[in-house]
Order: sequence, then C-alpha cells, then structure tokens
Amino acid sequence: MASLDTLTLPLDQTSGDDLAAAGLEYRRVDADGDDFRPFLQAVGRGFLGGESTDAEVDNSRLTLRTRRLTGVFDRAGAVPAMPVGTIDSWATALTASPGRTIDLWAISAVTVAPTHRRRGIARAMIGGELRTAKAAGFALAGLTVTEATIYGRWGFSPAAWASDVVVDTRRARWTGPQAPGRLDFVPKDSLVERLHAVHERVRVRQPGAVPGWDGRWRGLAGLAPGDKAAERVRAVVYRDADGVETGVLVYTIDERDDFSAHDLEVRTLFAADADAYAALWRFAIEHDLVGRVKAWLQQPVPPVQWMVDDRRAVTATLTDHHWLRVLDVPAALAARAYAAPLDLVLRVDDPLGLADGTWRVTIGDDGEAAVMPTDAAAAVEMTVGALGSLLLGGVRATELAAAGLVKAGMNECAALDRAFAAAVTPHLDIWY
Ligand SMILES: CC(=O)SCCNC(=O)CCNC(=O)[C@H](O)C(C)(C)COP(=O)(O)OP(=O)(O)OC[C@H]1O[C@@H](n2cnc3c(N)ncnc32)[C@H](O)[C@@H]1OP(=O)(O)O
Repeated sequence: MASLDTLTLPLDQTSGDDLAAAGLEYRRVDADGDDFRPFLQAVGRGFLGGESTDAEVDNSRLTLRTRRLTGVFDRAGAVPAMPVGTIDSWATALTASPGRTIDLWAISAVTVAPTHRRRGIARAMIGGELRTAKAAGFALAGLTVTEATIYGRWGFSPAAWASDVVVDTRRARWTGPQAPGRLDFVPKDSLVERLHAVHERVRVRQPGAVPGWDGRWRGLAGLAPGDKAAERVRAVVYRDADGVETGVLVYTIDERDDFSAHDLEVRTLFAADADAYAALWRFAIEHDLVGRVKAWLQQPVPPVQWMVDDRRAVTATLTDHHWLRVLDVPAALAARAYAAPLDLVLRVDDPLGLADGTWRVTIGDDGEAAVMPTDAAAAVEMTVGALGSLLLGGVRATELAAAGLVKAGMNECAALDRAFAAAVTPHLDIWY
C-alpha cells in the first residue's frame, strides 16, 4: 500500500463539519496550484522559520507534490489565502523487524497559526488524518515531534528512540575495529544517490526506520537552496574490500576560537555494516584540528562508546524520536517477527475508538503472531499508546506496567517481554 496514491482519498467529513461549525474551511492544497506558496509560508511560520524564497518553494514542491497537503482557512482573515492550519501526509513503509515492513501513514508539517491556537484546529486535522488512514486500511500512523506533550492524546506514543552524541576527541583514543576497506571524499552532487543507496540497505534491517526521499537527501547534502552551511558540507564514503560502498558520512566543520579544536558536526552517518560504522566514526574522531564531534539521531546506545578507551569521552543523550499510533491491532501485531511464543488475551483501550477491542494473541514457535477477536476475559490491558510503544520491542512491558500503562501480572509481563524482545534495537535515523 506504500504505493497507494493518498492524494485521491477524500477529505474527512467529521473534521470538515467541525471546522465549518467554527467558520473555518478545510481543504486540500495542490502543490502545483496557487495555494502552495501560502501553504509553505504558513508551515515555515509555524516552525519559526523565515519566508521561503522562490528557489526554496520550487525545491519543496519537488517533495510535496507527492504528498497529501491539507489546509484550514479562515476566510474572515486579513490574508484568507494563507492557511491557519497545515498538515501533510503520505504512505510509507515502517520496518517492523529486520527484513519486514508494514505500511505507515506518515504525518508531518502540523502547524496552527499563533493567532488561531487552542481552538481545536490541530484536533480536527489530526483526527482527520487518523480516520482517513484507518478507512484506507492502514494499521499504523507515525510522526516525529517537536514537543512530547502534543500527540499522546491522539494515541501516539514513542516506539523508537535516538541519541544525540558528542565526543570529546582529546579524550577518545580509538580502540575499535580496524576496517579493511577505504575512505574517499566524494562530491556533494553525488550524494542524493549515495545516501539513498546506503540508507536503503540500513533501513530494511532497522526496526523503527522509514525510507528517506530525495528532498531529505538534498537537504543533508547541502544541495537545498537557503542552506547557510552548504559550502562547508563535505562527504566521505567507505568502500569495503570488494569495492562495495557501505557507508557515507556527511559533515561540516564549524570553527571555534581554538584553531586546533573545531567542532565536526555530523549531518548524517549511515553505515550498512560494522566495518563502515567503525571506519567513519574513526575518521571523524581522528580528524585533525577537531576537538569535538557532534552527531544527532544516532543509535539509542551508540556502538562508538565501545570503540574508544575513555568511554566517558562519548556523551549520548537519549530522546524519543519515532511516535507510532496503532489503528488496526491484528494487522499491526502481525507485521513483525517475535522472539518467543505467547498465548494471552489482550484488551486495548482507545479513547478515539479506532483500535479498541479484545484479542487472543497467539505467537507460535515460528515467531509469527495470529490475532483473533475474542469475548474471553483479558489477562493484559493496555492503552493504544502503550501498544504502539511495545510494538517494535523498544520498551519492555515490565517497564510500562511499573508506570501503570500496562495492567498485567508479573508472569504475563515476563512473557510479553520475551516475545516482544527486538532482534535489533528500534531506531529512526532521519526526521520526517
Ligand atoms: C508531526 C509534526 O508536524 S510535529 C509539529 C507540531 N507543530 C509545532 O510544534 C508548531 C508550533 N505549534 C503549533 O503549531 C500548534 O500549537 C499545535 C499544532 C502544536 C497545536 O495546535 P492547536 O490548534 O493549538 O491545538 P488544539 O487547539 O487542537 O489542541 C488540542 C489539544 O491539544 C492541546 N495542545 C495543543 N498544543 C499543545 C502543546 N504544544 N503542548 C501541550 N498540549 C497542547 C490543547 O491544549 C488541547 O488539549 P485539550 O483537548 O485537553 O483541551
């Protein structure tokens, strides 16, 4: 279904009616129409950015043409063409366990004009996306968030995490593996293809990951208009002993007062195997005239901590990154492979009524889940948010039970922990 053209789906009637009752218009925006520039300016304003130039509008259009753009308009406003609410969405693929993906309704660009905040516009827009996604057969919706306080009320919850990493290179002597391949600088204008190719190898094995897109790669590569650091972007690739490109590092060096201790800012580092990872991190840490390496969206427990002699030279700050919302419990649970058998009755509470119900969940020795509706008494109860967090195995049922988010006995929690244990720690390595 990732191939489904979401642009052809109708607008949600409930949201349209709710907004109309408040004197507001809910309508789709065509990336090639007159509405597009004001839509983009509204998104930029919502995310505290400046006004987009013509070149930036053209660049954004390349991506947003394939997405479902929806705006909320106030015809009584001073500039009625400028939406007071924006949202975009598209069908993509979430890796549920290594080598297995499930269709995901991805949501982004959620903004409401500061003049119109806290009147229920976001509620209407998010509700509209969830109902549309559910009606189209999606089992999951997902997003990355500006604030952790916003989306829980709609059943989203963190399912994959990422770490912001800072390495003090003066303390970090390399003790990690010696990679057998080679490193080479490559030109910026080759990076869209290179980032795409390496990331595709990474993300299919990485629970919590989604594919990138050309606009994302252009941005990281310093090829998007308006990028003030573009001329400082450099890129290095790793090729293994067979000449296969398995890693790419894109970075800038930001000057500090001490000319021997600048900051190397990693824009992105994708490595399809351990050798590529070690080679690229070693390159960054041992770079001359660099005192600090900073890298965002790294693995929750970054392996580089184990590759230097003073592990406290590496600071990793964990943050929730990928929030999921279950829309169809049987389909979401069937998406992944499990680590151990399980047989229990699960009750899921969903205040929005999209994924409410009671199911018998049976996981066989083959790690496959069968999920059937049942009237039997539930041994385990949880909110739809808790289920979203457990789904990829990024958090243990025992931990959520301690927080009161899962209601189950110790034995049921232990069984859930064994079954849901992730083969690879969930991680999302891009913003979307
Ligand atoms: C996937 C993404 O795009 S993440 C980006 C989110 N957007 C931003 O951070 C941009 C800046 N912020 C905004 O544009 C707006 O404040 C939004 C989109 C976050 C909220 O829009 P609003 O129209 O004001 O929200 P709305 O009025 O529908 O609020 C619905 C509920 O969420 C609550 N809420 C809204 N924003 C926030 C917030 N930032 N933190 C906590 N609660 C919030 C409201 O209080 C309300 O709660 P209630 O139902 O208990 O009364």
